[in-house]
Amino acid sequence: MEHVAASQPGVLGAFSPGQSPGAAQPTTAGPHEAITVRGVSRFFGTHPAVQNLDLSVPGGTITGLVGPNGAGKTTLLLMLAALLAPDSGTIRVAGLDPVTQAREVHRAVGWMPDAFGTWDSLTCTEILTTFASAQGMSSAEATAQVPRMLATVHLEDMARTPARVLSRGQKQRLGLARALVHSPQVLLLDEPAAGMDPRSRADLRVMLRDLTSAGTTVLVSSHILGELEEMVDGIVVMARGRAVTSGRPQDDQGPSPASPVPVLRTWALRALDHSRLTQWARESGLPVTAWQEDQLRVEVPDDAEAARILRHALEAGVEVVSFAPVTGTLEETYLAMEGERR
Ligand SMILES: Nc1ncnc2c1ncn2[C@@H]1O[C@H](COP(=O)(O)OP(=O)(O)OP(=O)(O)O)[C@@H](O)[C@H]1O
Repeated sequence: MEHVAASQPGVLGAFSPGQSPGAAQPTTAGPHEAITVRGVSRFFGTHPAVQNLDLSVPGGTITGLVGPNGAGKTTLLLMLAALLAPDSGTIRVAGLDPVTQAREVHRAVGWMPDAFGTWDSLTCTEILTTFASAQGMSSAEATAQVPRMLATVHLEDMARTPARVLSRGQKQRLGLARALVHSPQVLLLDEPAAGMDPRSRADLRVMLRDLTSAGTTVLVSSHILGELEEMVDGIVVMARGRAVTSGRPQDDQGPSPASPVPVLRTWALRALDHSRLTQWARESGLPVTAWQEDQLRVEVPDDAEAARILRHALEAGVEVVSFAPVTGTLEETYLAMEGERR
């Protein structure tokens, strides 16, 4: 559980997290909760795909939705996107009710399914233009916006190419452009990176971070935990239709809205002179979580804080050899949380 932990106040002034402008604050509800789910259930026949689920996602953050196959992630995303009605409970997305305000929700939400069905004979431009006008954009707006979106997902060279010619990864990128074409407030992505090449995945990470800096809220389901780790502010683990929080499922007793568990990245720092590093870490009050051989490990909420720590170390005369995020800890945490529930 080293990697995912409650955010702690900075130790000594130099290491106070959360000071960078625009940095997402996943531990507390942001300026608004962009997604709230209360007591939601959805059955398929007698099978409960989602059971009495509570969830709150703060605005302007990226939340990862993880869980084993059949946990109910897609069912939840479909309900949030106003594409599937819950059997019970209430949902608000961008302040809207998907049950009674489906049309408004469709405009406020960008939805990217895991497999994006396209009209094979239409070109990429035609497909995006059709979605743009379905979202109420004028033809002039769509004409300006569609090439921008194709450029964003690096499909500008395929603007006139029929969808049937696209590879799987290119189709995924077109699906992302479709989800973004109307500048939604909330973005729901179901396995967005599946089929994408490494460059496109890296672009996706940067794009999502830019969008959240501008206020968009992102809920993204993925089984690729290493990738989520680099992308999300917090995670929600689902198992058997319920949210699993802090290793425990919600019980049926009452409202305990599951907030995303914040993801604090662990960074490893190594220096030329180990004893100087130890002394500096002690004197500065750096919140060291572990020493591993000659490296110290520290939890860092965001890149701005990492930059502050590095600057502080260099100014203190520590000859830093390497300072980089440790990967793989989200997977360890997930397996620990989810393993008990299978
Ligand atoms: N249309 C449907 N009809 C019947 N059962 C369904 C339907 N859609 C989903 N289910 C069932 O509901 C449960 C949850 O499915 P869901 O697709 O939401 O899971 P998931 O967490 O997205 O899984 P995965 O990680 O494999 O995509 C599963 O047991 C699934 O079989």
